Amino acid sequence: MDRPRFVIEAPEAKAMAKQSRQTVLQLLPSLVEPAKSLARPPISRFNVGAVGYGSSGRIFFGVNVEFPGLPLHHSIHAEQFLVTNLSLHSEPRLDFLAVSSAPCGHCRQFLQELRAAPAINILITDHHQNDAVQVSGSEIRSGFEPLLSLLPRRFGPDDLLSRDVPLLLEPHDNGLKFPFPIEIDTRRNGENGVVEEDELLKRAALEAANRSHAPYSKCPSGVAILDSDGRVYSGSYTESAAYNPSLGPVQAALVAYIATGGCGGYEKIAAAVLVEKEGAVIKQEETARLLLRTISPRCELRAFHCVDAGCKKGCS
Ligand SMILES: O=c1ccn([C@H]2C[C@H](O)[C@@H](CO)O2)c(=O)[nH]1
Ligand SMILES: [Zn+2]
Repeated sequence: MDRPRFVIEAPEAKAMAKQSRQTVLQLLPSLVEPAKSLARPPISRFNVGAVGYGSSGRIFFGVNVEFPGLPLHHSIHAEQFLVTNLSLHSEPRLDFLAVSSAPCGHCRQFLQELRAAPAINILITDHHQNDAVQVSGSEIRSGFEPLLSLLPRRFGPDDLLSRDVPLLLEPHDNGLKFPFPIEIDTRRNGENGVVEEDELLKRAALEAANRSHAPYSKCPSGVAILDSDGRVYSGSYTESAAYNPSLGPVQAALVAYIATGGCGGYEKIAAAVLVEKEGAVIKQEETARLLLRTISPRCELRAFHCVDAGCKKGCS
């Protein structure tokens, strides 16, 4: 079986559109159903699919993910998954978004972390459950509407940050460093000096922490996970100006695991590393432990606390 794909490269997106005699934008809604089929909602059984068109011409998928045995707020919404997927692939901008059901308030808020968020164009494919259809059906059916019309009078980054602080999808370097050099355990390395999985995990988690969007708490963090095939996936903690829609670093690493790792179950996650800031005002460690222990009881999480070696860009 082909592994599910969460990114369509620009030339392929163009070729698909050409084949169906459409523009790429017209193609987006037809990809919502395939995206929906990749969702993991064992609690609600309500699949949500989000399909985004980035400024590079690539198409990205997002799906909702739920975790039985944990409070509902650990869930990942399809729109959050989508934005995390863009970030993972260093996509500079989200211009258009087609989504299966109306984005909830939490997602409308989460999207505010993107520069020029009010101008993101959104199309909701599931008309029947959309109140607005009764009011102005033709307008919605005809296509995309700006996020501004879904969330007027927004509360967002502008309320809390100065304009020179990087927003989500813009380059971040939080300047975290391990307080000690990473020790490479030569005994456990391969004969040709291949760096141990252990060190790869730590480095991946540190890099993810340095890309983390945490301008409100100034406590960036990142998680790297290792699966039983020896593959490493990492994700960066992402804050929202409204705090609660923030997405934790384990969730972000799980987005990478689902989006780039194929269809494996969480029990394949064997080890994880969390990097966060020493003495920080907010902490991820206990929540990360709880989430990982619930989805993969065998997984060992190690936490490393880093010093702030002078933020270069991102946590001013
Ligand atoms: O904007 C939304 C609204 C809901 N959901 C998901 C969350 C949960 O998994 C399920 C039911 O709320 O749908 C999304 O992904 N996006
Ligand atoms: Zn939502």
